[in-house]
Amino acid sequence: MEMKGSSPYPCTVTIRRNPHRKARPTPSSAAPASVLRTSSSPPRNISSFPIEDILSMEVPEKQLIETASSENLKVYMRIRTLISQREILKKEKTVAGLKKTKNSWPKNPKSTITLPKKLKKSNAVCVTVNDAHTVTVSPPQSLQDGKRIKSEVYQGFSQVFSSEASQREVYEKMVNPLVEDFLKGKSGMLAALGPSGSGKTHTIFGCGRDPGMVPLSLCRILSQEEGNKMQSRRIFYLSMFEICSEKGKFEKIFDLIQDGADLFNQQSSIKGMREAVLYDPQQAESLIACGLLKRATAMTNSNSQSSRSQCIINIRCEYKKVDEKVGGDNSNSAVLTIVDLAGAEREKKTGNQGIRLLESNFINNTSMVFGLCLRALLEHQKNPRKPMQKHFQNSLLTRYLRDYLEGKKRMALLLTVRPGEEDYLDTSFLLRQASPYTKIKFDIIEEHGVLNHNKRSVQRTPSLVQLKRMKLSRSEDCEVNQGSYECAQLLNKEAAAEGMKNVSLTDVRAQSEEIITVEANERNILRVDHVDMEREERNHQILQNFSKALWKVLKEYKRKLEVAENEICTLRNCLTSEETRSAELENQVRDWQSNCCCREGISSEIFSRKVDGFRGKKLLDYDENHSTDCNEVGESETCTPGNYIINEKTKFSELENELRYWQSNSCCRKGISSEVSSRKVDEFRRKSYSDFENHQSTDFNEVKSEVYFCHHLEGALHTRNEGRVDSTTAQKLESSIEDATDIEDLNNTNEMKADSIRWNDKAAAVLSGSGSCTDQDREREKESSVLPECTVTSSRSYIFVENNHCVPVVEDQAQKKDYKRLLGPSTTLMPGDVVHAVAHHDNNVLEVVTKHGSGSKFQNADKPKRRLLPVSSILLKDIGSINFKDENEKPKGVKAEKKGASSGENRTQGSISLLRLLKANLAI
Ligand SMILES: Nc1ncnc2c1ncn2[C@@H]1O[C@H](COP(=O)(O)OP(=O)(O)OP(=O)(O)O)[C@@H](O)[C@H]1O
Repeated sequence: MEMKGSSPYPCTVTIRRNPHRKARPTPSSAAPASVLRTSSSPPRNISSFPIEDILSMEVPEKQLIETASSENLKVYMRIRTLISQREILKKEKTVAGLKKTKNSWPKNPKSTITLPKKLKKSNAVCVTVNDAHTVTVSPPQSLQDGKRIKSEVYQGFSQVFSSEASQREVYEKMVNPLVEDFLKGKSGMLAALGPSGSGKTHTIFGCGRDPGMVPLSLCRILSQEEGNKMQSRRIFYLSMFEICSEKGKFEKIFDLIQDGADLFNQQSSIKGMREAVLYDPQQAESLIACGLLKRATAMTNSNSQSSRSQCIINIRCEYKKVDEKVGGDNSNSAVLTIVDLAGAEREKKTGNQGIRLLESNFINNTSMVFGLCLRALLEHQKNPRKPMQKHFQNSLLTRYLRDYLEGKKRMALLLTVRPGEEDYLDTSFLLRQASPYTKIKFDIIEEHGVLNHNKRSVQRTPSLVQLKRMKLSRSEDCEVNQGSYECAQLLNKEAAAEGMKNVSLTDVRAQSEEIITVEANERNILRVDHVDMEREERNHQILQNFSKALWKVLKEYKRKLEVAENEICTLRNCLTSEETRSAELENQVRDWQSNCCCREGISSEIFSRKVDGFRGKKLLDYDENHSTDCNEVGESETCTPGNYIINEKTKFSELENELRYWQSNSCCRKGISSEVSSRKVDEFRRKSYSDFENHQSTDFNEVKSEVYFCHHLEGALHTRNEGRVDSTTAQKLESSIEDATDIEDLNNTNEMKADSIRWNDKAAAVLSGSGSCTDQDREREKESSVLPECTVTSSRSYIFVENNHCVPVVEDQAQKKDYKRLLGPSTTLMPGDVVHAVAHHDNNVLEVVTKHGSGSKFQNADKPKRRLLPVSSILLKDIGSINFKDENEKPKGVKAEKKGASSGENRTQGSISLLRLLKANLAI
């Protein structure tokens, strides 16, 4: 059995546990050109994403505006005049005093007055305006030389106002946009911060002749309102309060409208705060003036009238505009907040002591917390993962302004600085701290000031609620009137100081009465509408948020769907290419098969080579197909194990035909009837097929080897017939015969047993070489018939022939019966000897052959071989079913396979069955 160049298990499917991994091409890069070409056009069976419908949906205008309204925090800078009017007056007085005392007699009238060194020095400035958005801060010469401090440039300001800038100019550029937004219903805040005496209060409130941002804003708001009185009903409220420290320990809130009544902070709202209704600019100005008079101030070295508290002014708008076309009400509300912070102070500079020093600590602390809140907001915006630190909890002011400091509402900052050299440290510190705030962005602006503010206003205006629920009492009337009276008195004082015309007390009283009356009427009108407005606004807000979320989800799904469509296109094209490839492979296999079928005239050797080639190619194809990841290829015919098995079956049937062909040749030569031969072959095929189907991996090598073996045996017989047998061939043949005989002996089928014996006899005759096999012998064989054998049981046995059977008879019986004696005691018979006779039809002469029970080769044929493997023995017990499984366990592993291949001694069941067939054919 030669197994050269072929695997011992040709039908074994080799499956790599870890197949070579090929980099799976990405859809975009590895897709063929056709894929790319077709990927743009979506497949017909997938409906296109209704992007047009979605995009055609109307998105609320307000939503778009809000999304686009991402803007930075506006930081303005104002440089106050080097020397204020008061300071000029003070200087003049000082100079005049010096004149009187020191230069009472001027020796030289042309000589200028020499000012003290302190006043001279203050003329030098440390802040230079580069352009509208940039300033340079230069340290004084003394600091430059000693500490090597260099000039710093600060940029990014929304606007830098030089010392020459007027209040009106500042208002137009800084506050007017906020006011306009406020009138449109958007809330906003302006906070002024800077060192003490830098002009915060001056900028925010101004003075009689030079009104500041608050009076100008009120003037703008209320004058604009007068023109639209007929069209809209809108009410403005003013509230003003201050936060100061109580002996440096506690923070307290004082209402500056309501005669400094104590207020209480709750969360981000203030309880008990009163709002005054605004009607015209004069009335508003008088209220502001009254509030300012109540504000806590004190004289320090930096400022003769330094603010000792944080002052907050709220202008709230609540209006209801009647839309006649629609027939419904549209309402809105907003708050404009202006904060005047107390200026940070240096202890050295202010020289504060005692209670002033405690106030100074509180002021500095509040300013620091305010700055920390803005810094936290900036850091949070830079790194959104980082949670925003809650510095706002550390002071009342920041708690109240929480929404602004968390970037939920718009605000603007005003930095005020003093330009003098001696103010370099304060200015530099402020700009270093505040210039980064220009990077703060307002991405999410809450434009719905109605709800939030209304909640707050309801909480913080209990007096307003009281007015809604109670009738106006005489006491309240008096209270308000009393407040108005005091306010008028104060205004009179201020007006006198500023040279303005006096405000008539009666006018103020009348105005106040009118205010209260109108206020009550307006509140009655708005009471019912306010609830509806809140509800509508809330519903609108919910729907808006829902539409936003829906829009985002749709966008996300659209993107995912596009990706999925691309992937589908790519996979589809890959599948097509793989199908083409599999078809090519199939054609190749068909071609090969067609070549292989033309093997009728090919010798068995060539045929065997082809079989090997086929098997090798199939294995190669199979391995190749499996290595290219069958999952990707899809249902490729050459790849599937089912097709492979079918092909193998086809091949097996071809081999079977070949065997039949060979057998028919052999049978014809031997004179065997084709009927018997075909029966044998059919039996073989049936058994082999059952074996094949059971295991799905029939060993083709066995079949091939059987073919080889048969050829070999046939050749040997030919040689024997021609009398050219050598000793080696004889030995090989003998061993083969022995093997075959072993199997036959174990088979209890009588027919097969008889065939075996006949074949053995023939083979024995060949091996003995006692006589040459001539034509006469063959003729004689044809005419003779072999009688069934018999076994000698006793040494005194006689052999008789009865009814064409050899019968061993004991001596006593032989005498009683008239048997035709063949052999008797004259011939030495031993128990266990087997005798069989051949009857010749021509002359009815019996030829007797005895096989001795021991010492002869034929004796071995009677005994079962002991060298059979136990597994084989178990199998052969069930030989009746003839399930030709190779019970010899196939060795595992490469080495074991090689070993199994090299040792051809392990005869398989296929070999046995073939041998049986050969034996039967040859014996007949
Ligand atoms: N731009 C300016 N033009 C003219 N005078 C100014 C200007 N800015 C400030 N002043 C004057 O400077 C003085 C101090 O100003 P102001 O009180 O406004 O400082 P401040 O920053 O509020 O100080 P504090 O924080 O201590 O209250 C005031 O007398 C004011 O009139």
